[in-house]
Amino acid sequence: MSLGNELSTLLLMKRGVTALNPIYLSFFTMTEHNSRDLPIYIVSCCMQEVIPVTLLSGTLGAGKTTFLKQIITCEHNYRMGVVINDVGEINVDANLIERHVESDEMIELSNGCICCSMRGDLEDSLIELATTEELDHLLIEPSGISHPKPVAKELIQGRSSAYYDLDSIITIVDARNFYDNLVDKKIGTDGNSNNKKPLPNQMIDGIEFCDTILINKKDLVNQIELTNVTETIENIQSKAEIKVTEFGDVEPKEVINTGRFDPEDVANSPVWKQVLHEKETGAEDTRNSDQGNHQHLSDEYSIDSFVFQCHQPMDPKRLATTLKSLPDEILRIKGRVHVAGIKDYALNLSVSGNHAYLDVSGRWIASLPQARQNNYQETREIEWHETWGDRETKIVIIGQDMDINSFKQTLENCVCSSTDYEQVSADPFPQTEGEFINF
Ligand SMILES: Nc1nc2c(ncn2[C@@H]2O[C@H](COP(=O)(O)OP(=O)(O)OP(=O)(O)O)[C@@H](O)[C@H]2O)c(=O)[nH]1
Repeated sequence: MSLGNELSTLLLMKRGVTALNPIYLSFFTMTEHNSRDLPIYIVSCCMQEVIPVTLLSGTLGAGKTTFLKQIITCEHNYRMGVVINDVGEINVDANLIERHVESDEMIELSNGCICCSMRGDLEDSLIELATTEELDHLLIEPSGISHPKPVAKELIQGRSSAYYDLDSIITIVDARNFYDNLVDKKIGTDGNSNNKKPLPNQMIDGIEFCDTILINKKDLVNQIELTNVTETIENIQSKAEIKVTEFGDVEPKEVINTGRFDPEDVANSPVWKQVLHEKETGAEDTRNSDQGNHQHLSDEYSIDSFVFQCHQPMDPKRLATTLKSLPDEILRIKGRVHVAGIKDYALNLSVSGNHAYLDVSGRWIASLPQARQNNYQETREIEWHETWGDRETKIVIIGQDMDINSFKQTLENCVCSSTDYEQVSADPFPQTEGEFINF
């Protein structure tokens, strides 16, 4: 038998073709030698399917997490993995999703953007997921201020690209926000004196850089506005499949495993031209090469974030007044609040655009019978305050050119002192009949 000692491994990286996963290759040297005294190698390899990936994109609060939750809770036969990135130090989106997926199938990447400072973490996490879990599909939700381009690039040509196949890039558009910023004000009104990119540019970048667009929040625009939004988007991106949604309601089969991502097709979009050019020439995208900080955000959009945290309850009236009159620089707030008068329930707070929502997130552990509290404390690591237990306000505030100290002070002013806490009525938000408080 003569096999020779040269082994060639062919890695087929095309869509739908099984890839020979390099780390699964194992070589055994046999004791038997052929006539030319060359060792005979037997290659044993595990064939591993590449995992199709849906990459989400969309500005802050557009509805990415809502869509993700909708997709993973729908009936389907896929074993879904999820990667969720949040720019804040607490991953609010991951907290909302974690109840719906196996913990091994979800990776949270917090306190940075996977397109820049956390690119290495993204790469490691993608490889770990692919090699430890048998996934049928992966959904990636970058933070609302990430550029999807570097993430796509990682999937196309990065270290993890051997395991994955970019199936589709879905951009979610907040119809209300888009209309107010780009239709009503007309595209191109970006006259800004300090060389910072106006935020609407981020919306356009996202629309150009995708194959599927979900025009979400259709309930917040009228039919004429929706038509205007759709036509404007078609003028920016003529190739993408466009769907109109409310709370991300779309059939999984319309958006998952569509194989819509096609580099040839998207080559005509200006942003994609850039990616392909970089791929062909090997030119580095210096804008995103900064691994250590958020320079791309501060340079382009001046976006910053901070976490506000306190155990003492918030005064509902002062909180409501603050939420109704937020400074324009505040783009997004999300997290849990502890409100005086609602001592048993944590509320989810979500602010995007001109809309603030508060809905019941679940019971505080401190409100449960002692035996259940003990059970929770034995099985989880819970930060426990001697007076308030786990009751706590923990919110992420994201803004553009915001005065962090001043807004921190505004929030501090909403916190109850121990005396006014006692005076808050048992029904602090009388209008909370339904699930949402929409200011
Ligand atoms: N009225 C309305 N609200 C929506 C719709 N979709 C989502 N929302 C609300 O909009 C807010 C933001 O939604 P998310 O899904 O958290 O948005 P996101 O894009 O994940 O936000 P970031 O992660 O901060 O970028 C939440 O309060 C949602 O409940 C919709 O179709 N209509």
